[in-house]
Amino acid sequence: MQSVISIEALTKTYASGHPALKRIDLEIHKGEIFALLGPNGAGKTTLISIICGIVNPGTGRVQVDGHDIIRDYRAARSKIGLVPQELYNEGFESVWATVRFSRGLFGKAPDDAYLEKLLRDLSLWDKRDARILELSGGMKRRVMIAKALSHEPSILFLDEPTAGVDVELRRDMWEMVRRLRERGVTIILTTHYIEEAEEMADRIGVISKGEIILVEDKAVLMHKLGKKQLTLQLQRPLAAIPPEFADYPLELADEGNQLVYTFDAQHEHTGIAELLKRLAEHGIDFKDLQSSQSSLEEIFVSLVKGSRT
Ligand SMILES: Nc1ncnc2c1ncn2[C@@H]1O[C@H](COP(=O)(O)OP(=O)(O)OP(=O)(O)O)[C@@H](O)[C@H]1O
Repeated sequence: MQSVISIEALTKTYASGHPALKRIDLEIHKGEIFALLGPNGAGKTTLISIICGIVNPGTGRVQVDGHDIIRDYRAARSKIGLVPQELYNEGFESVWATVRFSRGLFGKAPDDAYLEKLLRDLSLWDKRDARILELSGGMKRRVMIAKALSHEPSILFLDEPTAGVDVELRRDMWEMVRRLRERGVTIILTTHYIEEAEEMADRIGVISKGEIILVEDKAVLMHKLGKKQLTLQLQRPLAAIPPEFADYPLELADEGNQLVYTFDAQHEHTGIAELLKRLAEHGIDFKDLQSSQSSLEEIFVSLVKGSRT
């Protein structure tokens, strides 16, 4: 797998003495959607800001498409588009002028055909002459994306792209991110919405207290750490788990009306057939059953909790 961003032994301590990044080693693959998850203050924005050249690194090395972010700053930066967490735009300018100016900042020759396509893709073409301050919050966010893409970067950072946006815009943004990936753009997004990572990401990295505690293919992660649960709706409620079943990972829920069996989804032998047989032998009947897989959210919470202890 070809790396497009390579981070080696990166640290960052702010002037306040706070060690925001302790030691980060991370490779981002070309063309992937990588989701960086972590609780507030974990270091996500610091990491992105260093890669994008906004915050100085402490020690370590970062390369963007083979360019060192310090020695070869301009080349590294030109590969990157950044949609920051906070919205800031030049309010009095038109959408068109703002996006055109952004492209110029990177020393790129004007290409109105490219910018037109970009604005059309982001449903901004009709608003090209509007002043940014007249736009809705969702439209302003699209302008931020248009600016970030104005110089045709091959890597796009989205720092909490859908914080505070409505469901429709969130879906539109997911769609747009997928289209960009199809065109070969590498996308790194941070998000608090775990369903966003679950929906979008090829790989997931979890950062906690300035350290990457896990990097994994999303599917592998969910398979590896996901627990499955089988819930039986009982015919008659149970007051307690019968002693014969003490060895089983069983719990009662819904005032004894549900029996919940937790098993390892990865394991070949789930033990379900045997459990159901034994329940029947003991006269414990059920009227319905359903199985569920733990969500990325549950996996994430247990990982971050684990790293705290
Ligand atoms: N300029 C700064 N000076 C001092 N400390 C800072 C500065 N910027 C961030 N920090 C601290 O560094 C830590 C990491 O912050 P960072 O913004 O990178 O976290 P984050 O994971 O992006 O959080 P959030 O999800 O809340 O955006 C936090 O403890 C924060 O208070």
